[in-house]
Amino acid sequence: MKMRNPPVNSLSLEFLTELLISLEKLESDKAFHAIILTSDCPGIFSAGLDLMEMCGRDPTHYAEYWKAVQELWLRFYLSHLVVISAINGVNAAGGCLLALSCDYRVLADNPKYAMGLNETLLGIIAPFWFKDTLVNTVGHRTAERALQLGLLFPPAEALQVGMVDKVVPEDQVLSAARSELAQWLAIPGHARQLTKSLMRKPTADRLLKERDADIQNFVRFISRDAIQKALRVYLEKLKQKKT
Ligand SMILES: CCCCCCCCCCCC/C=C/CC(=O)SCCNC(=O)CCNC(=O)[C@H](O)C(C)(C)COP(=O)(O)OP(=O)(O)OC[C@H]1O[C@@H](n2cnc3c(N)ncnc32)[C@H](O)[C@@H]1OP(=O)(O)O
Repeated sequence: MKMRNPPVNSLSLEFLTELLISLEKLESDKAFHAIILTSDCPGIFSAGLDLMEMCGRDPTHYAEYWKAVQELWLRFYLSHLVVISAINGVNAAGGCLLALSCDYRVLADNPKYAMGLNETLLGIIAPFWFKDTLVNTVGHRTAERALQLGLLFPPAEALQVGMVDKVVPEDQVLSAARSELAQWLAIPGHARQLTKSLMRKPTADRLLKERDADIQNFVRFISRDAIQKALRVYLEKLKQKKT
C-alpha cells in the first residue's frame, strides 16, 4: 500500500477514508495475507494528521474527522493481516501512530527521516490511545520522555529505543520489509492472528469503551481558542520556513 497524498501525505478526512477503504478491500480478499505500508511522496512517510482538518472548522466536522482517525487506528491496529511499514521518509505524530500500529517497522537510514509523536511541539497532546500504542512499543519511561518533549527520533535513536525494528540503507527499505514478511507468513495464520489479538485487544478495548467520550473530548479540546491559536501559529511557521 503506497500512500500518495502530496505534498506531505497529511491524513486528511478524504485520505483517511481512502486508506480505510483500501484496507477493508485487502482484508476481505482471502488472497491477501499481508500489507507493506510505504509512501509514494519522496522523503516523507507522513506529516501526520491534517492540520487543516483541525483548524477553523466547526464541531460537527471535528467530530467526523476524529471518528475517522479512531476508525483507521482501530482497523490497522487490529488487522488480521500482517502489516509491515517500510518507512521511507520523515514520519510525524499521526503518521508515526500508523507505523506504530504495524507489526514490524523498517526505517530508511537517512538522518532527515525522524519519527515520533511530536504533538506537544504544536501545543496539543497525544490522546491516550496514541500514548498507549507508544508505551506498548518502547516502554513507559521512553514514552514518557518522548511524549513530553515531543521527540522526533532519527533512525539510529529510533532503533535504539525500539520505535523501529530495523534500519537499512534507503534503497533497501522495501526489500528488507519483504524479507521480514517471509518470516511472519511462515507462521500458521490462525495462531498468529489470535496471538496478535491477545496482545492488542486490551489496548483497543480502552478506546472502544470510551469512543464517544474521546470524540467529545477531542472536539472540546481542539475548539478551544488557545489551541486554535497554537495550531495557526504552527501552520504559519511551516509556511514561513520556505521564505
Ligand atoms: C485535558 C484535556 C484532555 C483532552 C483530550 C483530547 C486530546 C486531543 C488532542 C488533539 C490531538 C491531535 C493529534 C494530532 C496528531 C498530529 O498528527 S498533528 C500533525 C503533526 N505533524 C507535524 O508536526 C508535521 C508538520 N510538517 C512538517 O514538519 C513538514 O511539513 C515536513 C517535515 C513533514 C515536510 O517538510 P517539507 O518537505 O519542507 O514540506 P513543507 O513545506 O513543510 O510542507 C508542504 C506543505 O504541506 C503543509 N503541511 C505540512 N504538514 C502538514 C500537516 N500535518 N497538515 C496539513 N498541512 C501540512 C505545509 O504547511 C505546506 O503547505 P504550503 O505548501 O505552504 O501551503
